[in-house]
Amino acid sequence: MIGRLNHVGVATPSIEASVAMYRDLLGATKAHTPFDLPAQGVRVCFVDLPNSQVELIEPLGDDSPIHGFLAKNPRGGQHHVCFEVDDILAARDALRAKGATILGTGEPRIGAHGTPIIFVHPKDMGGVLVELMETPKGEAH
Ligand SMILES: C[C@@H](C(=O)O)C(=O)SCCNC(=O)CCNC(=O)[C@H](O)C(C)(C)COP(=O)(O)OP(=O)(O)OC[C@H]1O[C@@H](n2cnc3c(N)ncnc32)[C@H](O)[C@@H]1OP(=O)(O)O
Ligand SMILES: [Co+2]
Repeated sequence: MIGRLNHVGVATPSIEASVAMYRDLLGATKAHTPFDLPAQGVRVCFVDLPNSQVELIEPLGDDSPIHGFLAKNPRGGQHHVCFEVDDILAARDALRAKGATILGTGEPRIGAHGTPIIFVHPKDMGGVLVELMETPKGEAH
């Protein structure tokens, strides 16, 4: 089921400051323009790496799912990892059949790459919050 690592999610109180840090400390040269994703309660900025992306996320709105995380980690921190899957509903159903908890309603929502995503509870994944996203069409691997 598990496919490519799509991105590593990093929560931050300031996308602008984080972009500068990845640029100045690590030489990351390609940061995309940040954009709001109200459906997920976050503002997003992708930093491109040769083989993957860092997804910087800042809280958006009062109901942002990352408010609690930033309250515990005020300077930000690694928040989730995102793996691609071919079929999001098949992946969800297989995980549920094995007893894993899918967060929220379990109905996939459209993520930052425009394809459906779900989240698996960290308690079922060794303490790591895991996002699964359907591989964009035409990019099957
Ligand atoms: C843009 C989009 C995209 O890529 O397309 C995104 O990524 S959006 C990325 C943002 N969206 C999401 O994260 C949506 C899914 N997330 C959620 O539903 C929530 O954030 C939860 C993961 C359930 C956490 O909820 P809440 O903040 O209320 O935390 P809580 O204090 O009740 O925590 C419950 C337990 O989970 C742990 N916990 C909380 N956040 C965690 C994280 N990021 N990584 C690992 N563990 C985490 C807590 O330490 C706690 O463990 P103990 O019980 O052991 O103390
Ligand atoms: Co993500």
